[in-house]
Amino acid sequence: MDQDALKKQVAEAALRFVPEGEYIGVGTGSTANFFIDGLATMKDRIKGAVASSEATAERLKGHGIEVVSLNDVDRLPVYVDGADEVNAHREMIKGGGGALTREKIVAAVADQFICIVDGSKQVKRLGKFPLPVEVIPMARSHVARKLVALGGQPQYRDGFVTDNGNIILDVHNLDILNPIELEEKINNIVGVVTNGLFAKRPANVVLVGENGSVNQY
Ligand SMILES: O=C(CO)[C@H](O)[C@H](O)COP(=O)(O)O
Repeated sequence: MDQDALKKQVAEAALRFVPEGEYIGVGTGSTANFFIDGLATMKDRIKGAVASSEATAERLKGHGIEVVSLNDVDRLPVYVDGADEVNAHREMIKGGGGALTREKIVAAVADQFICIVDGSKQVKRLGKFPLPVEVIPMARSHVARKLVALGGQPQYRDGFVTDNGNIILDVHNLDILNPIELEEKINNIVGVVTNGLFAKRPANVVLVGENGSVNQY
């Protein structure tokens, strides 16, 4: 199976977690897009969705699924999203698509985070994928210097503006021994909105699309 087929397979496996008569949180990216397409086949069973990006909101609406603000829901039982890397502790690097801040906010509200990935995203140690950091534009150089002091090599994602009007620094060569500690350290740099480590709030369930099967842990 090619990577897209694996993404579609795992996205469809996540449909069983969709709660009846509730709002559902929906992530961003190509795997999440397959999930949205599947969700469309059962849209009458949910109240609507909370989107983690403008792109996801557009795709949901295109399928006739009502999109509501996170501020308008009392509870969000489930959030389904992809990841760029995930380890055995269900900690992740996210934000390859640049939607990390809204993803982290929706994930923080959700009772359950269902992470959907193809097998290539599974890693022993996080950090081979450059860590995305969303930064207030005027703090770009300051934050970059602090990231260098932490041992990373930040690279400006040229021409990319987040849904929140900010920039992204992709940090290469980080040795991530303690994901929770590093997540906190980077978030404490003035000018950082958030970073793509999801360690303080890991996934509750990881579904992995392998050739012909979906594994869960
Ligand atoms: O964090 C994300 C977007 O900000 C995505 O979940 C992550 O980049 C994975 O994307 P894809 O499913 O396209 O491989």
